[in-house]
Amino acid sequence: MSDRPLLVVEGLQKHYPITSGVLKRETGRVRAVDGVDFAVSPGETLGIVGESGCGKSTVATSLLRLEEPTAGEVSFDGEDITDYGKRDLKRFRRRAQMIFQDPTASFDPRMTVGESVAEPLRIHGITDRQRRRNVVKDLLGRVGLSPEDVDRYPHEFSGGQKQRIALARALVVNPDLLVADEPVSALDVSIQADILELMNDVQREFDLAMLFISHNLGVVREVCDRVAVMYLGEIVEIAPTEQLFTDPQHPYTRALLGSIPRPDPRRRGESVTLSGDVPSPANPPEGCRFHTRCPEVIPPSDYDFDQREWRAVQDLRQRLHREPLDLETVRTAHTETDGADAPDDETLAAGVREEFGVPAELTDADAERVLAEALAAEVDGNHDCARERLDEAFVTPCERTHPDLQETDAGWAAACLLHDDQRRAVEQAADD
Ligand SMILES: Nc1ncnc2c1ncn2[C@@H]1O[C@H](COP(=O)(O)OP(=O)(O)OP(=O)(O)O)[C@@H](O)[C@H]1O
Repeated sequence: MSDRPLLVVEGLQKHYPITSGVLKRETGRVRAVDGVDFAVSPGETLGIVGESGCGKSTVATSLLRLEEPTAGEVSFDGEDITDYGKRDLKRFRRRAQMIFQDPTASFDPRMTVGESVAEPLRIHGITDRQRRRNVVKDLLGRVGLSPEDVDRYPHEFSGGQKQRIALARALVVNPDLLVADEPVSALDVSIQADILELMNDVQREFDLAMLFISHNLGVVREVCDRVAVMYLGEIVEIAPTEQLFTDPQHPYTRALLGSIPRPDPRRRGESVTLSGDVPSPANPPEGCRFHTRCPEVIPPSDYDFDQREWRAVQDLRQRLHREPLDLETVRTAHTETDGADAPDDETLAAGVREEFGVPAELTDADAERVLAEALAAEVDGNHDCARERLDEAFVTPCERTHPDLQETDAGWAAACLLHDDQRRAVEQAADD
């Protein structure tokens, strides 16, 4: 593995316009990828992980210019490919190949395996048919198929075999970079390991750099040298694989790792649950995009919050921010369980606390006073007052400041205010 990066991605953005009306006026933007930086060295495998919709595939398609990025620079082997014309782009695409999740969709059912695998050679100007056929036969052997398979059709192969053929087709032009987007997730679990092993082997044999996209952390751990973790269009942590798995620096990485099913029943209870849904990339949260779900979201320094209480209070606050609470549900739940009369305001407020996992009394007396006032206002039908009360008292630094991806004490980069330098900067700004 050389130190000089083969691929350098800086400030990559891909926004999709949201349009409405017959005039297709732009009313917003889906920020699918929103300022992503990373580099991949020759022979290195960089993994990109994150929940569905965080922008992994869009990173791949934009950096290969299969769709045009909104902003950012991509350089490959020292050349800026962002302004490449058609001819240079074709040259670049020969050196940077992609394989996709669904091998079935990537083949023309009317073409033999030999024709499909040889197609990139033909496109790139190798006209001698016999020569193409020999190259293909050799490659089929190297990906664990038989050279005789050259004249068979895609439907005669299983999913795993088709992914081997897709790999052969990607390798046929002798690329330097392979971008693999969920290459095993459509395959039967029993054959995933074989394909991953094959990818590891061909990577070494062909000295390929690889960008390996997956939502499956176990798979990423198997094949990647380093891993970038994405959340809502941004990279929140990037680290050597083993370090990331053993000492994650970002609360989102910790939460993702906590959600890996653990075979050891004694450790099952350790998993971290994330509250709330993933926000829309059309309207990402201010500050740290993860603060609306983060189990480690920073409490305001004026109160002495227990972390779990603080998360629950934030969930309640976010809910009040969107709309008034549906108190009818709390009322019904009360009368159904207790068979009692309509609940009084205090009982209603207690029901709301229960629904959001907020304890009957917060540890910090001042915080408790604020919360009790806000809840009293809400059950009294004074929603704006309740919302404002919570907003003025319970602000987290995480919603005010967008954390940059910067080196942590652990020796790699994470984007979180919990890391000292960023925290100090925020506190300093607040003091000034
Ligand atoms: N052509 C498009 N127009 C509008 N929005 C899009 C388009 N393509 C993707 N998106 C949105 O961009 C965001 C990122 O999508 P992307 O497919 O890159 O995520 P992903 O992490 O690869 O997800 P998955 O693991 O489900 O494939 C999603 O919110 C998606 O809905």
